[in-house]
Amino acid sequence: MLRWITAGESHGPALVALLEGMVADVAVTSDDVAAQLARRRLGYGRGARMKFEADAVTILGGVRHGRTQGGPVAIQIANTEWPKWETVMAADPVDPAELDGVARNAPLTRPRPGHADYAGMLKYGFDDARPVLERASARETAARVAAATVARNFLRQVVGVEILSHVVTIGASEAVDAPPPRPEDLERIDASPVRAATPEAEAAMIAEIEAAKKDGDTLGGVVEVIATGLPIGLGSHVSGEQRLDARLAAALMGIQAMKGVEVGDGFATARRRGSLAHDEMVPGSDGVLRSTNRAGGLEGGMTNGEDLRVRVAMKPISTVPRALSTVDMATGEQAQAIHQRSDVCAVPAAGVVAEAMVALVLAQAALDKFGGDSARETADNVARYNAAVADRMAVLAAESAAHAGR
Ligand SMILES: Cc1cc2nc3c(=O)[nH]c(=O)nc-3n(C[C@H](O)[C@H](O)[C@H](O)COP(=O)(O)O)c2cc1C
Ligand SMILES: C=C(O[C@@H]1CC(C(=O)O)=C[C@@H](OP(=O)(O)O)[C@H]1O)C(=O)O
Repeated sequence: MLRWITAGESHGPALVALLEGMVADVAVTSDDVAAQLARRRLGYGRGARMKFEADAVTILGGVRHGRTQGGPVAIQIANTEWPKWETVMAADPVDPAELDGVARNAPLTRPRPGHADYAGMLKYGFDDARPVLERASARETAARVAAATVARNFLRQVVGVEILSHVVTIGASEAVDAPPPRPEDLERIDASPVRAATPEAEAAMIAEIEAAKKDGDTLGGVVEVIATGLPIGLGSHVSGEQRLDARLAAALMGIQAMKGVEVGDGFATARRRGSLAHDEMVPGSDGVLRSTNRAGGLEGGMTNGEDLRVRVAMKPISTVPRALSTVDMATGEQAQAIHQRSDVCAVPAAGVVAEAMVALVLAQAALDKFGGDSARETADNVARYNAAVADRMAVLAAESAAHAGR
């Protein structure tokens, strides 16, 4: 079973990601990881930290000479700001005199609405929100993206799957009205400052961000992740926990600030009649064909051979520059929430994080189905299965042609 975990705080010395259960001989390098992290760092509306945060990557284990070895892969992303945080975030006890008089070290007692601060302080018994916000911060998504680089490479090299994303809306901008982008469009999408699929959508999103920034406000939005080249039958209908839609939704909702997941046409489907909601099947030269993909490539919790399409809704950034009202947990008085620096909008980055979570879940589902200890063994298993499906499709196509000829 492919498993992953991250450790580390936003302003600690480093984040670490661990990925266990990856087969041997998948090609991956520190540069591959750095390239994915660079995609996550970009985006119109991101705050000051992303301009200087360098995402210094070190692969600590599991990879040798650019190939996975079958053991857990450990990746470290150092915090390039660490010298500034060395005392306040020190792992070992520090002399209280060292903390005195430095603003950064003062306890944070004014929980920020929309953040984990308030519930976390009460649940864990902290008088200071620091330990909560350090771990709740979406800085942690850098570690997920790092681990997912290995999953992406596995999917591409062994299963033939490509993953991409684009931003559908930011704030109240009109949703992109164009066919879903393809893997060959990803370079162009990444070149857009808001990772939009069309120039019209890009202009509308930038205008939204500019207006929010001017008003001292923040924005959320919607991203769409697409995966192509999926074999039929990843996931399973046999239990709720094996349903791929359930696994994808859990992984995507596990990203900081995500408030909704939609598979295929999702909520629009709920408003349609059945005759216009599903993807009818017709016989074709390769077996069964579909003229629509409203289901987003998933039926009965399994991939059905069409492209996977999932959308995620992100709430506006919680640290609003025009500071929100809160209660000081030290005095009980009404106060203004703490605000130092923050993103105005991180939806473009969230798309890259959503790709990462989809990659991890798809790699896990592919390994569940195909097994193997080496890339070669898994690839052979994939090829054998795909050949069996193709044979069955060929028989179906021949039957269909024979019927048509009768
Ligand atoms: C890529 C990314 C960047 C984010 N940047 C910020 C930020 O700069 N400031 C902020 O207040 N929240 C930011 N957030 C959102 C917070 O982490 C999030 O609102 C917080 O964890 C609470 O969300 P929750 O209720 O879903 O847990 C970001 C989220 C993501 C995915
Ligand atoms: C550091 C990242 O995002 C951070 C996520 C974040 C939050 O509260 O979630 C708050 C900000 O951090 P800071 O308070 O240090 O400025 C963002 O910069 C990152 O994405 O790498």
